[in-house]
Amino acid sequence: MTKLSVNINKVATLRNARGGNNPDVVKVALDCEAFGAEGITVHPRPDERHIRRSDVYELRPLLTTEFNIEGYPAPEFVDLVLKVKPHQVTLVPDAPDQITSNAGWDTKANLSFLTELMDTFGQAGIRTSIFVGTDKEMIEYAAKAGADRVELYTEPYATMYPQNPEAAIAPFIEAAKVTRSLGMGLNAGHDLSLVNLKYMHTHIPWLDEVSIGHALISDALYMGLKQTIEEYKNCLRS
Ligand SMILES: CC(=O)[C@@H](O)[C@H](O)COP(=O)(O)O
Ligand SMILES: NCC(=O)COP(=O)(O)O
Repeated sequence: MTKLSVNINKVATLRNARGGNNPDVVKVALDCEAFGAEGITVHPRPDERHIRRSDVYELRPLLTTEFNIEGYPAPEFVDLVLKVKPHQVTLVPDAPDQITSNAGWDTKANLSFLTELMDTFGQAGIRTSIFVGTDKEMIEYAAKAGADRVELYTEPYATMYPQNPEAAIAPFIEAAKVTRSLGMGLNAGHDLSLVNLKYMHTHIPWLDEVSIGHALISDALYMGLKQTIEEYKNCLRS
């Protein structure tokens, strides 16, 4: 079964626009769970432009599904994750001022850095995932670093899908096979949507988890959160 983890960054973006607590990020997260989400993802950034460190602390004891924290492993991020102890940490190679994630790790060049982090989080009992592109060598070095899972960066798939779905999915199927052969779990995320999710799941049904934020929260403006989550989950049924 592929779990749907809802990324609630965009809910925090909306809240922060007015400085109050509307929409209430914690309530939305709990409602996502009540509507069937199997996990909640947050990606705190150093400027706290959406999810704040305080949100992460507040969410932890209240969530009943899987909590996934994504981000660049700067010392403050590592400290936050070790204090909060989510079920999963996903390391993303983002610069502090980056608008959004736009690439996976160079796991070969960062092998010792990542290996140390895998050890640190592993010893704390936190499952580890490394955000990577589809390059075979990058996935192999994620395994060498000791990652439990990789998260495939799916923006290139989402961009190419409308023109040529077969070409778009091909490198992801190969990457998913490599990941499986190395004994790692498999996550995917970035720009997944109701347009492209079902096709990906049909071709890679052994995906463990997808984390989806931007498109899902946008769809919820039209359909409401409950129906939107149901529709995303329908894409993940065999
Ligand atoms: C790693 C990844 O693809 C997502 O976490 C994405 O970067 C969301 O971050 P933003 O919501 O800040 O765009
Ligand atoms: N890991 C990807 C994620 O959490 C959400 O990315 P997006 O759906 O907001 O592009």
